[in-house]
Amino acid sequence: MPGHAHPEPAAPAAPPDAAPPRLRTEDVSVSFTAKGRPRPVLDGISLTVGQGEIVGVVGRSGTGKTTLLNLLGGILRPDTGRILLDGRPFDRPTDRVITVFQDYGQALLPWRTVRRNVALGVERRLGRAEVAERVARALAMTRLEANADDLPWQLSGGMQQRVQIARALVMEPEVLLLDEPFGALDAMTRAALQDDLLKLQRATGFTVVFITHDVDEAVYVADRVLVLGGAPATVVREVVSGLPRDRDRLDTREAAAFVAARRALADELWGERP
Ligand SMILES: Nc1ncnc2c1ncn2[C@@H]1O[C@H](COP(=O)(O)OP(=O)(O)OP(=O)(O)O)[C@@H](O)[C@H]1O
Repeated sequence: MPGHAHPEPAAPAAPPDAAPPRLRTEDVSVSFTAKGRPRPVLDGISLTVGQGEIVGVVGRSGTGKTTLLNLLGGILRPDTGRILLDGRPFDRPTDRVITVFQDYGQALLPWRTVRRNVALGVERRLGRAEVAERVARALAMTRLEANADDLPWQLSGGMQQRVQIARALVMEPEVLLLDEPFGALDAMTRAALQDDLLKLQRATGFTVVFITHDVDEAVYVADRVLVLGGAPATVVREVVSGLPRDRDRLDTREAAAFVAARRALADELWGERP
């Protein structure tokens, strides 16, 4: 039932020719060393992300959301367990899974134009014509054609974040991992970028995992929201929004499915514990 899908039920047996989930973590645990002692952060996390699915991750500050994203991106290796991409174990960065980090302002090279920032990931690997083509496509998808020759400081925060997303799109990834992608933006810019992301997903079919602190954003953008909680953290709850993909901002906020999913997440994050 939308909004009340409690921890992941056992997956139904897949037919033999079914495609594997795009991403899967199997019993993944991570510890960091703090003051000379191991400090477990993630504890036995098993989750799947389907092809073309949009999954949100919420949880209190410091629970391990970024750590989980780094695992999914092959940036961090788990201590135990494994990560699978299309059914194959992987534990190093790949062009198929691209992460957009939080500090977008600083991540752009200030001496490069928007076009050349976007080209960065492919310029040494592809021929000139293909680079130009890919960059043009990424700029069009992020509505940045008119700013192609601007320098980063000439752009607003929302535009800078769109450049970051264009930098990821130019790689033509199958999975986009976003760490609080719109956190630092004003409400209107944020709303516009949420809709951009939904549109982009429809256009490209890529799979998205994003972290947010904003419960409304989680429900509006995601098909399914995972709540990380506990220390060390596990997935303590999973909420399926049940919203249609082609969603409208105003109607959606009043939809029963939206309200129920938001309530379920708020209960989990801020409700009183017995
Ligand atoms: N490289 C590291 N070395 C040591 N400890 C780390 C490292 N990375 C993260 N941690 C610790 O692991 C815990 C989880 O960090 P993480 O950044 O994944 O949390 P988060 O949920 O993303 O937090 P926030 O919402 O504040 O961004 C924190 O206590 C953090 O201090």
